Amino acid sequence: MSNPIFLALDTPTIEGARDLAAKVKGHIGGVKLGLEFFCAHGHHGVHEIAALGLPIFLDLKLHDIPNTVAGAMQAIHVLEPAIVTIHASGGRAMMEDAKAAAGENTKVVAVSMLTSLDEADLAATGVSGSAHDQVMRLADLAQSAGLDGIVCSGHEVGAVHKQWKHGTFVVPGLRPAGATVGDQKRVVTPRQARDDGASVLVIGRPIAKAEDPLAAARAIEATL
Ligand SMILES: O=c1ccn([C@@H]2O[C@H](COP(=O)(O)O)[C@@H](O)[C@H]2O)c(=O)[nH]1
Repeated sequence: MSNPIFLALDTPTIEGARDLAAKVKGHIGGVKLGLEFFCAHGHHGVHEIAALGLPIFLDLKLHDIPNTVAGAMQAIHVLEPAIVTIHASGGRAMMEDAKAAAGENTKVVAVSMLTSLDEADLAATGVSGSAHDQVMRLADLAQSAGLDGIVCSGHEVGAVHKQWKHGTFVVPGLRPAGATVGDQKRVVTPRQARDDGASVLVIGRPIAKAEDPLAAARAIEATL
């Protein structure tokens, strides 16, 4: 079994991202570059981190009209990311066009309901019903649009996995027992997410902000 941990490199500096990834390299399966890093360093930054030889997950959460998202996918094609995110709430046509524009070795996965949201947040955006129902609805849409998988919390991954047998199930919002939760609201432990069917475990601050990131990565890996 390959290591499912993708370390979120949420930092504005290339050196910071490279140093952290290099430090824990033997204990993660890949790295995730998100908006903070990509907005600061774009393609150049991705090339710098890719030189470490780890799979790259570009968490850009694209969400726009289909033509614009397809254009963005074409623009990042050359970076050959292993995984790219788009928002499922962008709709079926947007997801279909994004998938068609992606490289054949890139998995396109749809963000369902951000792990920083709870049901009160959902209601405030005009969506009634439970987080579970919202995630299942968007997972259905993403699957029928031909995407490779979904991003959801560990609270829903078991149910999504039952419905979508061979997808890629990306789970952020992970916290080892007793760790600071911060802005995340739908949280489980890495082990729980893994047991419920997650294929990619996204972990940022529990490793990045630890006093000893290498020890933190090792300890999380040991729980899996
Ligand atoms: O629903 C989502 C989608 C993406 N993320 C991203 O995952 C990491 C989590 O970082 P932590 O420090 O472990 O909380 C971060 O890069 C988010 O942009 C998410 O948290 N939830």
